[in-house]
Amino acid sequence: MHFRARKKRVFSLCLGVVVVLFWFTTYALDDGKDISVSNVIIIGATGDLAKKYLWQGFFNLFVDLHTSSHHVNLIGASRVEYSEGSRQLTGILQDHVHCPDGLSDCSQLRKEFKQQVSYAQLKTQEDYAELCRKLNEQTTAKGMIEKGRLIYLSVPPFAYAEIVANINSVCRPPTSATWLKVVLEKPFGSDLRSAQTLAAEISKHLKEEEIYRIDHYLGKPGVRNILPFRISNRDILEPVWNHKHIEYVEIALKETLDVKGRISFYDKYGVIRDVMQNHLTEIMSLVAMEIPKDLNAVADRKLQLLRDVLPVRASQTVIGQYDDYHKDWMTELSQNPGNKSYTPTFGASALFINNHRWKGVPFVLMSGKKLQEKLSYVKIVFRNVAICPTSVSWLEDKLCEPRQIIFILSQSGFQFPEILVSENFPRPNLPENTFEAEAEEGKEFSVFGKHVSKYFIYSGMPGDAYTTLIRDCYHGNKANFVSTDSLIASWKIWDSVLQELHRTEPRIYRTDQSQSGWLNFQVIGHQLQFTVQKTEEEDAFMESSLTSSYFMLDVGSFRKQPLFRGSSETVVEELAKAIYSIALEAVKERGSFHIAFSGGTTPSALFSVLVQDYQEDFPWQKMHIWMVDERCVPRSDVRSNFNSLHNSLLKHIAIPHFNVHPMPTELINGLCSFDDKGPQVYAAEMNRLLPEDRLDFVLLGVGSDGHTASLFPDSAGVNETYHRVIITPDGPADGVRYRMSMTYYTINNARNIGILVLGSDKREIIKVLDNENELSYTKYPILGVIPVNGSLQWYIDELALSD
Ligand SMILES: O=C1O[C@H](COP(=O)(O)O)[C@@H](O)[C@H](O)[C@H]1O
Repeated sequence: MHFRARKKRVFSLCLGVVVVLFWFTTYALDDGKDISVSNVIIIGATGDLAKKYLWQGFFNLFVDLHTSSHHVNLIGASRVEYSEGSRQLTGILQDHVHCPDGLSDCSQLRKEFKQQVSYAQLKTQEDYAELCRKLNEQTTAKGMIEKGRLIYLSVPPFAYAEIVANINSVCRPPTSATWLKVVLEKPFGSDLRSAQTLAAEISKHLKEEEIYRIDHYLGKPGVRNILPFRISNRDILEPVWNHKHIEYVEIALKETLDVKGRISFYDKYGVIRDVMQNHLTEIMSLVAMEIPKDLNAVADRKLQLLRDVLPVRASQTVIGQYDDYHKDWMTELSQNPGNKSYTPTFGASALFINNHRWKGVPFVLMSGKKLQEKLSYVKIVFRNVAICPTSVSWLEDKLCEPRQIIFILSQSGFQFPEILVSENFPRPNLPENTFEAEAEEGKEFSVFGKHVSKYFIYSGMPGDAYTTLIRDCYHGNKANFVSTDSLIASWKIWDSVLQELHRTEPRIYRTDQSQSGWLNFQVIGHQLQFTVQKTEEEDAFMESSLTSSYFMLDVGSFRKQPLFRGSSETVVEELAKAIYSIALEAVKERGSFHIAFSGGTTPSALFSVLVQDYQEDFPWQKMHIWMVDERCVPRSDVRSNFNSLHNSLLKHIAIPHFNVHPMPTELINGLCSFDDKGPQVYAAEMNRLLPEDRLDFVLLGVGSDGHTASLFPDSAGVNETYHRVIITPDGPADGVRYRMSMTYYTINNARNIGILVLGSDKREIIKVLDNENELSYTKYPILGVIPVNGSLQWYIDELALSD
């Protein structure tokens, strides 16, 4: 009995254990497995942007996503230590997070949201490791599945490299089933070179699909109308969306605010870098891109469009600076009297797209601070369909009225509808109209010279750009972010004009009535000019600049060789002229013209002149293009010289495919594999094709360390006397191990050599080369360039020459 009782007790105990285990494994664990979590880390969580937009955006995302089976866990992080950081964060959540539109009471949700937010100090790699270890542990302990990890970097770009390196090494989710998305804020570089360097640095640590570069304009409701409008009105628009019907397109971002208080940042950028290269260029791509059948290909079409835009030049641009800027600049940057800033706060450029659809149509991009109104818009102005000689009043004949489509992108309040289409178009497909101003009795108002009743309109929906983009990022809608390729393509459009305009005097403007019309400009052919003449004061300045030879071409000598000096625009034009006449002569004498181009950004200014001013006349069909040097990277890599050459020159000209000679850096065994004998292959190709074994022209540059081609100071390449082409270890740290380069043997044998040096970055090296006679070519490889039986000319702009 006793035994039986014990047996029964043991049995019930076992049963109990089994039941508990069964319950635990069946319900508790399974329950856990059904719960997923998204982890969000905001770095720079107490800064201005986070305060104004990000926390609200993430609260809205939280409201969308947070359920009992999906948790959204948020960590606000910064370099500030824990107690101070979490105090600041609590304050921000308290004061800056409100109910999303459409929800009147969200107190419970706000409470839950605050409970899900914690603070972490992130300074060192250990801090990152610690935080991400905790995230992993929490997920495992709660039996949850981590769906994704979104890390938002609201910090200055100089901090990106270190942060993305930390994310990559210690903060990646533990399995590849969890996605990782890293959001970055602009500026993404300040010119082509810095953008490429930054992009290369980021790409070392993150895959392209993990990088989300934000352009907040792509989240604005007005901007997001453009593509859907084009798509849903394809039938009406497609026949007229081209150069035959569209006269010009205006894309503007006008602001009333000035930059007081942030001049230390703004002065390094100015309006072209701050707004035109990014927001306005992105918007232009939405207006002008081809619409793919498969909407997943939108990003590709956008990129294609950007690559078709011709580089902008100074002659296509006007710039201005608001009058008080100088005063604020002096104070905020503690400048000495007599100094001045050339940074433009207003800019307008006419851009041209080199494709069949848009041939010759100016896309006028403009932006300015401290203007009379805050308004951003796209205005597409159509050519008149007909001239109507028989109409008694032309105003009554709709065919004769001007037609335009306007997208309002951003405005103060709800002044205007978001889409306006002239009523003499067929009725477009627009969401139901709810524009209130129209309904208001007696409300008379015009938009761009026409009463609002003369348009088909769509009023638009309110929406906050950051909320929209945060949602897009979470859901992986990558087309609304800036890819590495399109970033670089966009900088390629703007790089030459930035160089050319460096230290160009902007027109000073006031924004009161007395100056109305002062910033008006006109497009004449491919150029842009202010319509109002300059004041006497400005004329005097121009005159003194001219006598100081800043804009004029001057001929002199540099290291005993001919020198052409002047503004960057002038020297580049002179170089283009020289190349053109040498090309004509070579074709006449030998039937072909062989030129070798160096890489880097400097030649892009030359390419834009060749494309725009010599397009019709240059003997492209007889031209052969060679490369002075190349990085051992795939051709699709932004660091590839061929990639730049292709985008800035080759694709814009009618050169036969077989006349282009990229360096053979990718053959059978990989990048610059010694077994492939790439240098010998290139040398043999030159040997076969070059008349008398000589290039007609070699274009070189000079690095700030004195290197030329890929012949670096004290490297073996400078002493190479036998081979025509070599593989050499890379000089500067741009993440590339090897390069391929022509040697002095090939370069010095050319008939003509031009050395192009632009920009103040080169001032130091030009000073050294100018003042020292006894320099060795091993230390300054540019000095090993001594033509054997040809000529050498220097083309140096005033920025590189002035002290
Ligand atoms: O990115 C920038 O955009 C703003 C204008 O944006 P908005 O949303 O206020 O229209 C501009 O003020 C700022 O300088 C620029 O960096």
